[in-house]
Amino acid sequence: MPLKPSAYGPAVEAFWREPTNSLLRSLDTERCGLRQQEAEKRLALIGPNLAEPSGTRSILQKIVHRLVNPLIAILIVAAAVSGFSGDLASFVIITLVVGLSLTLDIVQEHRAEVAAEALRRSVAIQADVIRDGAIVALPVSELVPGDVVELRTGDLVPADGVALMARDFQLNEALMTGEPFPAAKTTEPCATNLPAEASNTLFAGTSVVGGSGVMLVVETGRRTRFGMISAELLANDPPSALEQGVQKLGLLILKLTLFLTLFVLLAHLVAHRPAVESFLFAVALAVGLTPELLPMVMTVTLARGAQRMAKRQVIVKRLSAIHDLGAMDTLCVDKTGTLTEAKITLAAHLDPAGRPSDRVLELARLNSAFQTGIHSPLDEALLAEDSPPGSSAWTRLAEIPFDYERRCLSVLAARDNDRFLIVKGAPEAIMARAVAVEVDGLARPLDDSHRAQLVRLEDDHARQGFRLLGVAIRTMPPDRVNVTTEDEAVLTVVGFCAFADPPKRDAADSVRDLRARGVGIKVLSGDHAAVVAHVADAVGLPSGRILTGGEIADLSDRALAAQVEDVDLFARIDPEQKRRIIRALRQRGHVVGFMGDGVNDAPAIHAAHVGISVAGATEVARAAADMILLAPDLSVLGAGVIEGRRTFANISKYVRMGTSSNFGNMLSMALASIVLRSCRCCRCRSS
Ligand SMILES: Nc1ncnc2c1ncn2[C@@H]1O[C@H](COP(=O)(O)OP(=O)(O)OP(=O)(O)O)[C@@H](O)[C@H]1O
Ligand SMILES: [Mg+2]
Repeated sequence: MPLKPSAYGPAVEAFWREPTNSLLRSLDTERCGLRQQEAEKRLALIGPNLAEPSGTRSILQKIVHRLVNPLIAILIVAAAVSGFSGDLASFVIITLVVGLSLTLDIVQEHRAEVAAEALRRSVAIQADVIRDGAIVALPVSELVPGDVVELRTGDLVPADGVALMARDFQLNEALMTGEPFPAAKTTEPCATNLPAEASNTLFAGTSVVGGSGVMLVVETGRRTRFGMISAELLANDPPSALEQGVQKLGLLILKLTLFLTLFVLLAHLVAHRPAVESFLFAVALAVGLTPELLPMVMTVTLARGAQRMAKRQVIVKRLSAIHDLGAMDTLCVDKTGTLTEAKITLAAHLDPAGRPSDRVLELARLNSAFQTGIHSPLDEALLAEDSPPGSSAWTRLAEIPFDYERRCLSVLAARDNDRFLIVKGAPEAIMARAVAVEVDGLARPLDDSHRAQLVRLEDDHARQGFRLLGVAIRTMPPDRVNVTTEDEAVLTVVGFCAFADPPKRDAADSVRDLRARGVGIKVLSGDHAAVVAHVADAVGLPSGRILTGGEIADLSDRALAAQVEDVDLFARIDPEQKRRIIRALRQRGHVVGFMGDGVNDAPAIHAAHVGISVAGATEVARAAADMILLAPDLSVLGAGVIEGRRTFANISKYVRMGTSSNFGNMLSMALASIVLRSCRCCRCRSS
C-alpha cells in the first residue's frame, strides 16, 4: 500500500491495515513507548495534540480580527479620508485613538486569556502515557505520534491510533459512526478501507465504555479524524447569544453612523459649504459615535466574571458561557449526582416474592465485581456490601459492558465446571429478556401473574424513591469463553436489589432560588418514572406530568418541541433523547443549560447553550462542558446566574451609556453645525 506521509512523516493513511510491528517501525517507536526527549522533539515539530485550532490567536490575527469589526472599520475609513484630504491632525489623532484602543484591548485580552488558560488547565483532560519506560499522566495536548497510552473505562481516546493490547476493550463510537452500541476492539490489523469497520483502530473523541487497553498513537491534533470533523464543525458553529448581540449592535451603529453622516453631508452641501470640509466634519461625527472600547470592555468583564466564579469553585472553559448562564431560562439536569448525593446505598435484596434473598445479593455483587466497565454508584453500593460466603469459588470469564440502550450489564462467570451468564439491569430490560422466574430455588415459567407481581414490586419501591435493579441468570454451555448481547435472552429472574439515593441537602433551596430567578428546571433521567417523580417531589419540583423514553421515541422532532414546554420530568430516556429534548427547547427559543456527569449526558451537554459538568464526572462529560463545578454545591448555579446577568448588565451599561451619550452629542453637534452656520450666514448677508 502506498504510504501517505503525515506532517510527522512516517504515519500512513488507512494505518489500521499495517501489521503492528511495521507500524511501530514506521513511527520509530516501541511497545514500551517513546523517550521523553524524542517526544519533546516531535511535539515541537508537529505541534500540540489539539483537535480545535488553538483558542489563542497570534497578535497579527488579533489585530486583523479587530479591524473587521464595524466599529473599528468606521474609524479606519475616517483616518484614511482625513489622510487623503490632507487633514494631517485628524489623521494622527484618529490613528492614535485606534492604535491605543487596539493595544489596550489586546493587552487586556491577553491577560484575560492567560488567566482563563490557567483555570482551564486545572481541569484539562490527562492521559496515562508511557515515557522513558514509566507511566506518567500528561495533558492530552502533549501526545505525539509514536506515544503509547493506557486506556481504561470512562477515558476519552486522546488521538487516532491502534490497539496494542485489548482486554474486553469496548468503545462508544457514536461520535464517528452514529452507532450507539459499544464496538469491541482487538489488536488484529484489518483489511478494510473503511475506518468505521477497523476493529483495531481507536479514534480521538470516542470513549472507552468497557474493559481496558493500550494504544499506539498514530495521528494527533487536527490530522485525527475528529480533528478534521471538529474544524468543520467549528467553522459552522453558530455564534453564541452574546456574539450575535454584539454583531447586531455593531451593525446598528454602522447604520446610524451612515445615516447621520449622509444627513450632515447633505445638509452642508445644500447650504453650499465646501465639500471636503463638510465630508471631514461628517467623518468626525462618525468617529465620535463609535463605542470603540466595546470589545475590550466585553473581554475584561467576562474574564473578571470567570475569576469571580473560580473563587466559588466554578471553572469556566468558554468565557461567553458566563453570559449564556445569565440569559439561561431553562436548566435541564440529570438526576443522580446532580439532584441526589450519588451516595447510593443498598436498601434491600429481594426474591421475586419480595422476601430478602442472599442469592440475589451474591449474584448482583459478582456482576459488579467482575465487570471492568464504568463503575456506577450502583456498582459501588453493591461492592460496599460484605461478599457472601462462597463468592470466592467464582471466576470471571467475560463481560458485556453496560450501555444506555440495553440498560443492562452481563458477566460470564464460572463455578466448578458450570458457566453462568449473570445479568443485572433496569427491571424492564431484565424482564424483556426473561422467560422464567426462580421461586424457592426452582425455575418457573414467567407467566402473566408472575410478571404482574414483579411489576407491582418495582412500582411499590419506585414510588418510595428506591431505584430497583433486576438480577437474572442463565446457564451457559461449559465450553463458552465469550458472550455477546444475543446471549442476553431466555434469562431466569432471580430477584431485585433496591437502592436508596437521597436528594442533595441544598437541592431544594437551590431549585427554589433558580426558579425564583426565572429559570425553569427540568429533570432528564434514565431512571424509572416513579423514582424521578419521588426525587422531584423531594426537591420541590412539580411532579405532575412525566414523559418517558418510550413515548418520546414515537414523537417527531416537531411533536416533541410542542410537548417540551409543558413537561418538566422525563424518565427512562437514552442519551440521544436527552439531546433531542435540548434541541427541541432551543428550537422553542429557550436559552438552555444542561448539567450532567455521565457518558450518557455528553451529547446533551454539548447541545445546550451552557453545558455544565461536575468535578467527579466522566472525562467525556467534562470535555463537552463549558463550565465545571468543582464543589458538589448547587447553590453556585444561582450565583452563576447572577454573575452572568451582572456581566451582561455591565456590558450593556457601557453600550447604552456610550452610544446614547455619543449619539446625543454627535446629533447636537450635527444640528448645531447646520443651524449655527446658517445663522452666521444670515447675519453676514444682512450686515
Ligand atoms: N452498572 C449498572 N448495572 C446495571 N444496570 C445499570 C447500571 N447503571 C445503570 N443501570 C440501569 O440503567 C438505568 C439508566 O442509567 P442511569 O440511571 O445511570 O441513567 P441516567 O440518565 O444517568 O439517570 P440519572 O438521572 O439517575 O443519573 C438505571 O436506572 C439502571 O436501571
Ligand atoms: Mg446519570
